[in-house]
Amino acid sequence: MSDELLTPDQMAKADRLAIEGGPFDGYGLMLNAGRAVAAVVLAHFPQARHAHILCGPGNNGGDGLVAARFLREAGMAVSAYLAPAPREGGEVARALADFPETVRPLEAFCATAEDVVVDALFGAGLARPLDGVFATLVDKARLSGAPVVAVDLPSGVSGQSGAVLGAAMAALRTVTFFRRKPGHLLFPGRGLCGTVEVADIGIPRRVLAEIGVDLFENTPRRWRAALPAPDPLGHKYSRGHAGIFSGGPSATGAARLAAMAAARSGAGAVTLLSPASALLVNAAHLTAIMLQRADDPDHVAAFAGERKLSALAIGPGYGVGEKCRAFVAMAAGLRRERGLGLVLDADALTSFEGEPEALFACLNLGGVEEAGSVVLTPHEGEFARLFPGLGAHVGLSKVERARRAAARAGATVVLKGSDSVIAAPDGRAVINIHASPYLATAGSGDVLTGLITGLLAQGMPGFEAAAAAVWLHGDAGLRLGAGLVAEDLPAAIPAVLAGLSAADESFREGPR
Ligand SMILES: NC(=O)C1=CN([C@@H]2O[C@H](COP(=O)(O)OP(=O)(O)OC[C@H]3O[C@@H](n4cnc5c(N)ncnc54)[C@H](O)[C@@H]3O)[C@@H](O)[C@H]2O)[C@@H](O)CC1
Ligand SMILES: [K+]
Repeated sequence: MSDELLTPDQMAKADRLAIEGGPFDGYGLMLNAGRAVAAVVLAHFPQARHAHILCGPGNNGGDGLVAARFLREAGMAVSAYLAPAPREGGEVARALADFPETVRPLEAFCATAEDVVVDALFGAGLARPLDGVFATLVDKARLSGAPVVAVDLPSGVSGQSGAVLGAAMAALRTVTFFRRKPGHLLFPGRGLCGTVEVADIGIPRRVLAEIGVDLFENTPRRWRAALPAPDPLGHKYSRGHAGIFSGGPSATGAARLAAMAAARSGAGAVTLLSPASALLVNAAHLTAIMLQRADDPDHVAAFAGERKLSALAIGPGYGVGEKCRAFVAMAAGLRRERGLGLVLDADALTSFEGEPEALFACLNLGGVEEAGSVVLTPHEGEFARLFPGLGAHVGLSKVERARRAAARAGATVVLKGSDSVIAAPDGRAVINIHASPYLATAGSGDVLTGLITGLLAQGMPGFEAAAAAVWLHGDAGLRLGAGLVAEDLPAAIPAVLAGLSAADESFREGPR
């Protein structure tokens, strides 16, 4: 499946460009779309007693009317229901004229669990919350127990953001056209789409260049070429040296999880930077990971120079407060002066609650051309603390919120969740769906921080490192499944990386 994602506005432009360039006019595209919907219904619900096609006032409804005609021709018992009369001379009116049976008012819809419902009420043109008869149809469809096939999007789901406007259909399958939309990947929309199929309706690929696609699903295609591979003549320090700050004696586990993940990502050396009070507890648990006392920012800066540290992470289990801010400022200085990569997570983000500008200022101070990449990895709570005005309830899509945050901070932002968004300050963004709900477990985020740090230490640029780490973390979660605990994730990374290499191999060999 292609990984480009188009907003409803970009999709409207794709339709327009396709129609201008031919060979299909608007009605031709609608015929192709309706035919694709009918094919999905016939393939997956051939035993349905009756197909009920709910058609809205726009082109989504037109697709539904075309699907109704093809299903009828294929021998299915069909009822089509239509919103008040479509615009005269338009494509929907043409689809209506070509439907050989009488259509019924939407209010007449009534289905049973043995039937199938085609939801063609609204797609890309959804402009306001569903209410009145449309909200009633959502309830009726759910109560009927019949499977729902959504045309383009489940009605009520915003293609732009995945948000539910008022109420929304819950589909078992969704047939969309040309390319998926952000609303198919972002929750809650993703949870209402069921299985998403993308139908080719004759829109040529070339329109993508003209649209200027800037949002993608997070797939290896986006970062595979930048993933580090060891130099056969290299040594451990030439493979990157990652430093992870540990919290105090009762909060050391998070940093050790991150350190092990950094090592598994391929960094040649990893050092845990520990307060004196936690040296013994850390020493008792470490083998391949090195340990260094770190109570004074100046000493850490000197150590970073002597041992050629190439990336630092601070936050997991570190503790919120003045000391954390001081070490962040020191790390930001090393980033500017020596080009170290920097990952700020958890307590390092919360420490700047109420004064985020202080953080952004120290990240953006002069000399940034030479500076290493910075990646911030907030979950929604940390994000809202660091970016007031961009929290989940502001009415912007998760992609837009992450993009604005990245631009504000001058750093790559990983806005974590079941639909993590990774955004770069220059506007590039990906949505990750390659993950498992079992990853929602204590310590999982610390492992992600470590993976990003390890990849940055090996010289991978910030956006690519963050996107790759989120995918690798997700792949580990998918492989481990039920029962996984955070400790299992670093150990699963060799198999994840081997899987990627195997996929490369089959790609080089081509189809057999
Ligand atoms: N040529 C094209 O543009 C193509 C479009 N296609 C289909 O067309 C759809 C987009 O068509 P449209 O732009 O006409 O949009 P829609 O069919 O999604 O809906 C737009 C209409 O619904 C009304 N509306 C929006 N929200 C409402 C609400 N909550 N309550 C009541 N009325 C509401 C609008 O005023 C407008 O009349 C796509 O989703 C796709 O299914 C396909 O036929 C392929 C070709
Ligand atoms: K729909």
